[in-house]
Amino acid sequence: MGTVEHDWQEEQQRVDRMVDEIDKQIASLQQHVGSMKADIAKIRKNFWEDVTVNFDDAHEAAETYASIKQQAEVLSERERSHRHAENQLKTLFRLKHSPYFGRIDFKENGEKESEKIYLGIASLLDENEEHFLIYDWRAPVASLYYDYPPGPAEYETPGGTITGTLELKRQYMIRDGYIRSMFDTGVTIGDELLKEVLGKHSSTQMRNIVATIQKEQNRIIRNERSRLLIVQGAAGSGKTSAALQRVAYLLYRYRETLQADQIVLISPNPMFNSYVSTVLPELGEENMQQTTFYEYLEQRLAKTFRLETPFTQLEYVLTALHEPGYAARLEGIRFKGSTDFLQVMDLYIENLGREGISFLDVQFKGEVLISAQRIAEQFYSLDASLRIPNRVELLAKWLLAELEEKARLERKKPWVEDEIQLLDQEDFQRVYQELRRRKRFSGDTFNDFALEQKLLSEMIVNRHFKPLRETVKRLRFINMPAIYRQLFTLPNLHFIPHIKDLLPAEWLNICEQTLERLDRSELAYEDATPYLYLKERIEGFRTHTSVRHVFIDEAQDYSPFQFAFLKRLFPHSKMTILGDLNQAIFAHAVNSDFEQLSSIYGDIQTEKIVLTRSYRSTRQIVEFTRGIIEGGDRIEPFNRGGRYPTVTQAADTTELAAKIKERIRSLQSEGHSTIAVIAKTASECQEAYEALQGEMPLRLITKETISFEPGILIIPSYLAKGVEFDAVIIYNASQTQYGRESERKIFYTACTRAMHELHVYSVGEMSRFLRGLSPDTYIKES
Ligand SMILES: Nc1ncnc2c1ncn2[C@@H]1O[C@H](COP(=O)(O)OP(=O)(O)OP(=O)(O)O)[C@@H](O)[C@H]1O
Repeated sequence: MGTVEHDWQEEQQRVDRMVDEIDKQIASLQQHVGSMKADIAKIRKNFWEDVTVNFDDAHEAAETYASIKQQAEVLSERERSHRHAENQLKTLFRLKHSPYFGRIDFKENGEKESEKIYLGIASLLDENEEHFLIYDWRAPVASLYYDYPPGPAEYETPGGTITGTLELKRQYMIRDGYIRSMFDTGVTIGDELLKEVLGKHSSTQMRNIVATIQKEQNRIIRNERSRLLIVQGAAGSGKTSAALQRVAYLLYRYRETLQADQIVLISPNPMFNSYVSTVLPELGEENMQQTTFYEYLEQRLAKTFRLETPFTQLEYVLTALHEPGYAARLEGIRFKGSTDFLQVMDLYIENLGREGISFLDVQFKGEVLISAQRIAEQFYSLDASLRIPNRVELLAKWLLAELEEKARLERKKPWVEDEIQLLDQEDFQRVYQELRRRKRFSGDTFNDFALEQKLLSEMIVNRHFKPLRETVKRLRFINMPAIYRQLFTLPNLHFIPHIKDLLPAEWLNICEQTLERLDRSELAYEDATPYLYLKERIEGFRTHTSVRHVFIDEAQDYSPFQFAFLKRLFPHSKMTILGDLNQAIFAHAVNSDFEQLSSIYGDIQTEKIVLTRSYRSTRQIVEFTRGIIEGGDRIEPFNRGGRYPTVTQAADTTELAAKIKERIRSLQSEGHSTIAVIAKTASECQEAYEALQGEMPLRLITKETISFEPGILIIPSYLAKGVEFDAVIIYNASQTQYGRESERKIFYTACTRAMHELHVYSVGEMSRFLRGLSPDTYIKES
């Protein structure tokens, strides 16, 4: 046993002292927060009494403005301090519950005595603010805890490397101020604390892992050198966890300069967003921005098209095998995600600089004011050495001037006269005021009337022209769908050298399918990124320059084209890309390895970390699931024991439902709170939902679901990505459902969602992926 009972009492006494100290600090901070609150209320109440308001002349007005501004600044400064203090309070309450999770005794070379360093989710200073009673897990010295067993050790500080000896490494589990368990590592075999943490039931929210971060994960969390950090990690190896702790680390390390909203996490689906959303607040940090790539595309394109979701695309890929045109669509999905297509588009865009940009007529009252042809002539008369977006900007200016001219001519038309008659009193009043303001009354009734008419017609035409000006400012005179469409109507794209080498065999069919969809104002998911890329290259890229770090989780689901796009979108950002090639479920996915991603920033700025240890599932489950994929023997299970997975064959769907229901009942009686029945597609989920309904409450998860609760969930394989459940039941792992090579990874992804139990069922013949497994990795049940 590596526990240290004799030290236990002493350690508990220290915890007690900490709790007392924290209590003291809480009391004093609460008092401070209270008085700050009162202060703020007072400032708000007396706001207008404390500013001098006088608008008599320009000077006084400026004084008034300055005085209001000053008062507002005082108020917002107090509010900021108040928020800060409230956050500190929350952290103190968390510390009180569990002041620390680790201790290291470190003797720095050259020092006589070793220092005891206690690590928690935040720092705690003593009353005089001189000594650290607890160090934040992100402090430089804390690295020792994660990186070394007892013995020689070193850590980096901004001032250089500190070397010494780690004399003790102790782990604690403290809850409600009491030490529940305590281990010295280096003495114990295996990581007891980690076993304890991983043995718990799943919750519908991800947990922070700061107490048990592993060395390899620490390399990801504290990585500061690389522009691009690529993490290839087995299912359950802690990629997402490491990513979130990394966000917390960066926010701490760069707290003077980095805000949470300068970090973006791009996640696989909206449900995943809510799954991870509590980790950072638990660590006392604000959440980063979270989005899905689809959400971004939708926000940019949904006004122009009905946009296909990635999940609808995937459903098609998985179910439409026998539909006509399937092979071409699949080839299209792959090609449109490739760098070859990016190259085709770049050459196409280059050519657009010389010819081929389509414009729309600027129309007014059913008549063409400025024809598309004139606009095109004007565009192509501009200096061809200018980039397209710069020329577009000049073109828009020209169009606005043209519109001004057209508006002048329009004022004299009879319809304007007619509309003047219909104006209401308010409009006349406004014109009258305007005349007064301009002091233009001449006293000559005839002239005054003429002037008034002029202003009124100006007003009317202006109103009617406003939407036209808006159209121009928003560059809606560019016929973007037609420009994209054209790419699929140029049979040989003659201006592209070696085009034959780039285009796939199915190109003509791909063209036909693409055009057919575009003509219905629909955009397939595989077309969305290329379309947006084209739009950006013509109108000017809308980049997010303030973002400093982008995290892309489940990165294997993005195409090389999408990566190139993301790089442009966040030009000043470092990227952390986390994925598992064995879980690549999309037809366009990066297929061979992440190596080609290095080309995004070049080898020198890229670092790759491989995680092979899997923490989520029991040893038995990992030994089973790793047999499903090629090279799975490289995945090491964390040594946490459990039951063997089971494989059960049913004669028909009625028997299948009966067996699964029975299994669910027994899992529930064993206390598993989140049980997922995973089916391949949404339609199979619907079938499972209907078959299993009756005795137990079921939750059907669809792509619209934004969060999930504990219970029995029926979920399609692709929506289960990234999340985990106590027990997983694979609804129907038959040869028909999972028989094709392309279904191997989706099957693996589904099985690896299980933490404690995995039960696989099939109607009729089992999938060949199961037949290939070693029989001693599961129990066959009847
Ligand atoms: N160092 C650790 N300490 C405690 N728990 C850990 C650690 N690393 C990972 N885990 C746990 O393992 C599980 C899997 O982690 P996570 O979801 O981050 O893995 P992943 O690599 O993103 O998985 P996947 O690719 O399958 O989605 C989670 O429950 C997480 O809390």
